[in-house]
Amino acid sequence: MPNHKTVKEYIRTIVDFPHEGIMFRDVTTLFSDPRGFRMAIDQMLHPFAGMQIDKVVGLEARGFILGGAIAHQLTVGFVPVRKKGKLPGPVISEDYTLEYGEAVVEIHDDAIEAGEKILVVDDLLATGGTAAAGIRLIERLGGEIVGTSFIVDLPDLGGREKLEKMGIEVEALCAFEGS
Ligand SMILES: O=P(O)(O)OC[C@H]1O[C@H](OP(=O)(O)OP(=O)(O)O)[C@H](O)[C@@H]1O
Ligand SMILES: Nc1ncnc2[nH]cnc12
Repeated sequence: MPNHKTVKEYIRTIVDFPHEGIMFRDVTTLFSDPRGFRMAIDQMLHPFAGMQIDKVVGLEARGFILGGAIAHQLTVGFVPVRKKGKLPGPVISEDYTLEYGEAVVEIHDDAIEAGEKILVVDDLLATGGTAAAGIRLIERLGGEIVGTSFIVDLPDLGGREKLEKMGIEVEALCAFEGS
């Protein structure tokens, strides 16, 4: 019997991780299935078919898994946006707000050339703070954002509105209401 599971059906929910009250949307169950992983990569790329993309930027950590596969599929370079202190070369940094407190992300200052067309990928869009900080880094280097591509959108947390207000295209394969 053929398997007709959707991308959303491959995603596992872990209740109360990492804190009580959080419904953690775990994409490792999607990544570990060959059909699910291939379907996710193909669907993430679909809205951008035919568009010029010079580099893919992945947001730490699960965005690296997706971004590597997408860059390979497009035969373009991959650039990581990492949490503070992880990249070895000269970096530029951006602060962003988490649900509780602050964090910092960084990019190598020579990773993107002015005018390059950039696709930003991550597994999940919540408040949009991480993606917005990544976008600011790319734009400071002169990169032009083609769009953003996520597997999961948590619409109650407002990330899509935040990015769209910045003029950024947001694509997501599925949504979980009630965050
Ligand atoms: O839209 P936001 O509110 O910024 O949240 C989304 C981010 O949160 C998760 O990563 P997390 O910060 O847990 O880091 P990790 O992937 O390194 O575990 C997720 O993978 C996104 O990167
Ligand atoms: N509910 C959630 N599941 C997985 N990653 C997240 N990042 C922020 N909120 C999340």
